[in-house]
Amino acid sequence: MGHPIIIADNVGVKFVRSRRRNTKLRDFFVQGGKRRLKVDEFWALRNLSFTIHAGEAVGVIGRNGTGKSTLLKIVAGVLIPDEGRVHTYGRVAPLLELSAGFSNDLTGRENVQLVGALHGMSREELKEKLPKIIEFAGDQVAAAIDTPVRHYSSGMRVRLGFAVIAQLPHPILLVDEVLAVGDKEFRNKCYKTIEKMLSEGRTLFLVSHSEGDLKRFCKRGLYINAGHMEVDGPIMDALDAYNGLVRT
Ligand SMILES: Nc1ncnc2c1ncn2[C@@H]1O[C@H](COP(=O)(O)OP(=O)(O)OP(=O)(O)O)[C@@H](O)[C@H]1O
Repeated sequence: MGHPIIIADNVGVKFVRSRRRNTKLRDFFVQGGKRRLKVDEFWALRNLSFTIHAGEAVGVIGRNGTGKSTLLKIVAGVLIPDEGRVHTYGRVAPLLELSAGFSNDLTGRENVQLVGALHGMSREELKEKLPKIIEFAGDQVAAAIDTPVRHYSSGMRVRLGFAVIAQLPHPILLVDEVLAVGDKEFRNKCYKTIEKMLSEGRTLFLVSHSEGDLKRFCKRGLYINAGHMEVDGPIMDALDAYNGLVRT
């Protein structure tokens, strides 16, 4: 087994959910039409501890809103936990929320340059890799490469995001529900790329609702339920726990 590459130590993340009260018409008039906000905090994740070793492919499973994306954001360093810590030993290539962190107002080309530079690519490297990135993303993206990404479909965003991330040499790859968005031909390209990355000894952290994708890549699974880790073990055990929950 490789060396520890991601260590989560008792991680907790608290969010504040601002919700408008169930306003009854009577209250509305009593309050003079003022909307009352009730602020409540909740733990999106709590008491999460695990160690991932270099070269492992780990699937994260759970129902909607259970904390999977939040966990990946913490590993990516875009969210700081309220409790505990996450240590990563190596750079992280994140593909979260259907993009590589694109800005809507920038064009596809500008985003590639920005994201590439943020992840340590030099100008020369970017110049050399840009045609490969555009080719990987496909014809539709190539035709819109100088259009702001706000006009891209979610599939186009994912294609370009994956194309950039695929060019990074980083040892840790975070993929959040991305494979589900692309079409079959693009998914196959992504599968090949992920397989190649794993064969190079890189580490994959994959959030997916697709059992097929999880079983294809991951030997290990983390099953998260309501912010708590219920299973950290073989992928089939994590999937069984998830399916058991869904069936009841
Ligand atoms: N910035 C935020 N502010 C407040 N609440 C948030 C924020 N981000 C996420 N949440 C809440 O935290 C919980 C966990 O969200 P998260 O996106 O991690 O779930 P998920 O398991 O990835 O869900 P899905 O399968 O739908 O993608 C949800 O209740 C969500 O509404």
